[in-house]
Amino acid sequence: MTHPDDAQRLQALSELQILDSGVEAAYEDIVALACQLTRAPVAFITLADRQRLWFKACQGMTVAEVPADASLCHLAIRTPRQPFLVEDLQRDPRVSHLRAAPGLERMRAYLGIPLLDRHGVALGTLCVMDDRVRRFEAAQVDNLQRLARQVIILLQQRETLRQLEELDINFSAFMNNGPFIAYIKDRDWRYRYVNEPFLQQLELTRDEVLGQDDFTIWPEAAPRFRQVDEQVMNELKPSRLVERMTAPDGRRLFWQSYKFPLVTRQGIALAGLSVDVTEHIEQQHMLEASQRQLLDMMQAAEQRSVTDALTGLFNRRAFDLRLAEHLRRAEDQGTPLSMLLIDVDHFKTYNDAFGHQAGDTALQTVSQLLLQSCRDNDACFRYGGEEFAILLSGADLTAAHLVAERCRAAVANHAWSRRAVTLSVGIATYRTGMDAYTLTEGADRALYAAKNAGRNRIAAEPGP
Ligand SMILES: Nc1nc2c(ncn2[C@@H]2O[C@H](COP(=O)(O)OP(=O)(O)OP(=O)(O)O)[C@@H](O)[C@H]2O)c(=O)[nH]1
Repeated sequence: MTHPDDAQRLQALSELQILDSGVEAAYEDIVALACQLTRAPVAFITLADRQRLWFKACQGMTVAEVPADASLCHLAIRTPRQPFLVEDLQRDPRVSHLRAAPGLERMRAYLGIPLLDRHGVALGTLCVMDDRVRRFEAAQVDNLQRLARQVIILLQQRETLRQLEELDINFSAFMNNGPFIAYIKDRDWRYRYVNEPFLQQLELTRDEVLGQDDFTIWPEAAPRFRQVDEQVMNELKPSRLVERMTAPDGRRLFWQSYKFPLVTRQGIALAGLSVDVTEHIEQQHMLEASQRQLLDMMQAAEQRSVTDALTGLFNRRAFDLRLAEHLRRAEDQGTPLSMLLIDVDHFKTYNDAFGHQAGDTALQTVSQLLLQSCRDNDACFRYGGEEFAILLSGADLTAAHLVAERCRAAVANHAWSRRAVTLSVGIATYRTGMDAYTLTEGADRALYAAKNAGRNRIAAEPGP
């Protein structure tokens, strides 16, 4: 018949892993003492398994196990808080239903002390038996109870040891199979613990690492590691950082590390966990590089979209944008603004005489001369084929005249190798209410006037 305690007892026995375990001197000593203290010829430490009584230690005779329905101990553990005492096994009605235990048929008296675990569950007994009918004195019962407490302590130690072993197995499995390296360093920065991935990463054995410091293990990265380690130990605060190092095969590695002070029996140590984030960092670097490339390309495209390919000056699109900007400023802030429209004189004949390519070169030279004749914040544009424009922010008519004259003279006085080149320049100066069209039209009219007046000269709109 099952009892409510059976499941707990069987579970506890299974966790202890004691059934069918080998002979252990400590248990043997206890049964030997039990015989002496009770003057009984036979003593056992028994454990009550489901179908059998198993004997952990025997004195006086050796029995491996007996069936549960022949087991006095299975009865004894039903009253776990008190000794189970039978003076005459053949006459006691409490045991008359039991089968004779094989090997123990001659036994006539029994004294069993239930062995309780820390939850109060009886697992078995420390018992003595005698082959004659007898009483047990109170002192003998007392002594057997004291010995039983020693058995219980041994069982508890066994349980603690099992738990520690299990913890150790779990800890090792966790530390050695995770995707991280882990280590503990002492106050002299020497490695006291490292996990398997750490060793695999370094291609070193545990003996080669333990007791060494970073200057032996990672000479290249050691100064950087040491700096962070010292900070953690001085401030006793954790640190999270990305560390860089070189693998034994020369690969550059990045580790996301978490370092923290750890209280150990030997004092405060430094513990660290690191995860390999090389792939992630490399992807990030690649992403940043392509973002920079993209930005450069966009800036270059933006630059191209406002630059004239032949002369390198701003193009007509840029002229329209900049003019709108300057006009806004002139209108909002009253800043003076002048525009020069410049046309190369008789350029058709230059092309006709020397060819289109020579004409291109001449246009490039004109561009450089115009640029040299302006200040940095004056903007020079190729307005059309052989036409140029200059926007002079802050320049009134007089100032614009000076610039126009510098441009004209620079080109006229240049040492042209094939033929002299001259410019005609039209100036228009902003007056309140003018828009881009009227200002440009004014400059164009002035340019036309300069052409009509004989070229290589300057005219302004409105005229004098
Ligand atoms: N080589 C070269 N020639 C160009 C370029 N753009 C325009 N031209 C030439 O510039 C000449 C302009 O001629 P026209 O508009 O008749 O005027 P012009 O001969 O300069 O005479 P005026 O302007 O009246 O002094 C044409 O022959 C165009 O082919 C260019 O990019 N390269």
